[in-house]
Amino acid sequence: MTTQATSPATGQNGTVVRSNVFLRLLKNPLGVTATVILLAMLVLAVFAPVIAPFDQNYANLAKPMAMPDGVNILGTDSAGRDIFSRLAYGAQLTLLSALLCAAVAIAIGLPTGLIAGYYGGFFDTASNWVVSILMSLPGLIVLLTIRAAFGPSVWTAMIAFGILISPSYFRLTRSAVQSVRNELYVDAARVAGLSDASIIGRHIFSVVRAPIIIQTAAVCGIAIAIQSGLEFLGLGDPSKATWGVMLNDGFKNVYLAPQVLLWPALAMALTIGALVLLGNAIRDALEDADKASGKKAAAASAAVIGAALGSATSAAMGATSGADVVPHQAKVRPVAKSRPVAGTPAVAEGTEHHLVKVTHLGVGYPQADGTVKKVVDDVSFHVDRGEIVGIVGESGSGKSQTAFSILGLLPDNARIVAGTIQFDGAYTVAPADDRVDEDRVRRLRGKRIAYIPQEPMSNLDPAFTVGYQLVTPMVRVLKITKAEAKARALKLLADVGIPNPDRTFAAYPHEVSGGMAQRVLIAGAMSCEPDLIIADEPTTALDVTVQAEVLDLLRELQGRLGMGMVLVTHNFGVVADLCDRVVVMQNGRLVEEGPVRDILRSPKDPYTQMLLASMLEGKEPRTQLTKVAAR
Ligand SMILES: Nc1ncnc2c1ncn2[C@@H]1O[C@H](COP(=O)(O)OP(=O)(O)OP(=O)(O)O)[C@@H](O)[C@H]1O
Repeated sequence: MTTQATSPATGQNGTVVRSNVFLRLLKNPLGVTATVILLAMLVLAVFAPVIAPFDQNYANLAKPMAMPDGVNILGTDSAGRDIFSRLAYGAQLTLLSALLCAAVAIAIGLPTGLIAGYYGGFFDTASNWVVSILMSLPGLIVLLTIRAAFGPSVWTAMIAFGILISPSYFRLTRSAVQSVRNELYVDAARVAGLSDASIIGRHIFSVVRAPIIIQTAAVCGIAIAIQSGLEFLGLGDPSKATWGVMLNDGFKNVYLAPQVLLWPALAMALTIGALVLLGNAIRDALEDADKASGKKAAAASAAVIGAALGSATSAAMGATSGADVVPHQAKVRPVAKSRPVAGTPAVAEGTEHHLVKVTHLGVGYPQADGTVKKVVDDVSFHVDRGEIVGIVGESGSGKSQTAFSILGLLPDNARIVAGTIQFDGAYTVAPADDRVDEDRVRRLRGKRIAYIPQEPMSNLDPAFTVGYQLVTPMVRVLKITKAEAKARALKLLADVGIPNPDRTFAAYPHEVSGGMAQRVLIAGAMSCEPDLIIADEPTTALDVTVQAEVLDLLRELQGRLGMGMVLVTHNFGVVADLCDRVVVMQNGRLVEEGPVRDILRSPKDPYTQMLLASMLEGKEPRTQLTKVAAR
């Protein structure tokens, strides 16, 4: 969010999108007031030794509780110490200890919240237990106990308070992460081969950054209040000038010299108030930035649509035609043979040459009553290099579950109940495995197996530019420099028919149209020169004319690069147009498999006949396929 909001970017329509959160903050009078007060306190704290005319503990016993004059501009306290000097030194201690408290709370709450939210499972359960225990502790009593055990150190008290308040960061982070961890762009990053640490650092952390900043403003205010409260009760270190200690001294003499109480109270009230106001102002600035970027997105889309309707269309589409496509460089990476992982059995002899071989695959989900619901049952097919295999079937027939089994992206609760999957001569699901082995598939995903998803927009992270999302996987996977990756990304964008690659490279996802976003994802899938591409209904989210262009593009790229492709679709027209062989699925089972030409000419299974009949022109449209008995 913040990245998006603070980084200027060139939009698809050529305009510069500028949504600077800091500038918005400065336009808000409350934000300006809060910033000025906090800066003043900071200057007072940092330059205390220079600004303060006296040492914090220098006492002029002849001048107790004096009113302000030329020497002591805010007067003196009960021991004749200069109030202004003590306020300045107090600002140092008070602000530093509040920052220490926030730092401790963040250091504990943020990483644990990120891990618990992202991975869930045992760590989530265990950390929730610890958090519940911490939250049930009576904070003040714990602090009093710590004070009794370790003495009146403000640092110890603030470290302890930081630990006690860390659950607020944990919960904030955990819930923010949970809300995005299943977003398609996070899956897309996983498929692109990024490690969990990179995904958390780049895609997830950006979501929690803004709430953490706002929370920290509030926590610093609370820490100052708690710390001063303890010192006001006389539990602080009287040898250190903090605002709480000063408050305590002033309160004892409130009837004799109320001004002694006034100054530390004013400093505290102003600082805490400014922190709360700053938090609110940041939140408002971020919300305004969101609204602004939304408007700009709409404007950009309108401009793109306008351009698409105009003469720009022919230029854009011309780029995809054979003559205009920049020839893709020949595959530089030699085809790496997958090595069987130690402890994994060798694949059946004579099957090693298949790029992918799925054998009697069964996928199921355990149910509450102890049974397992099979969603893929006894499915076998193979894909060779250079061929496109379509998986076709009505909604819910198990196409995506089959594709996700190859990608290793099944949900945690899914089980492989039967069969095997092998990729390039090595098992990714070996006999007797009940899950896809994440380690085995992780080494392939993004490098040798790429994925083109259904919904282009949801698969691009809104917080990063298109260019960044193309360059990062290439730098990691191909071990090339950023400059090389950028040059490659620009070429890929041109290859997939994007008319102005430089502009699209610098644009955020909301600044490109759906068709462009799908081309970007295709460019991303091609970028690491995979051996296999799995395209899951790659044209479903696009309008009809763009669908045809994207299919043309896929066919052209696949032919040129000689990859294997699995195309998941419910549309036999797409299969007829693009595929060499087809696998027909119904209710999780494979009903028919073979060369597209044969199946189109003489479909043997009644379900295939029904599917084909439903797409033939001149017939009454049919919306249901229920006439064929479920198997
Ligand atoms: N997490 C899950 N838990 C239980 N059942 C699931 C889960 N995910 C999918 N299924 C079931 O698996 C079956 C096959 O789903 P799948 O997504 O593979 O269908 P599909 O053929 O790809 O359909 P569509 O074209 O609509 O995407 C469906 O009945 C679905 O309800």
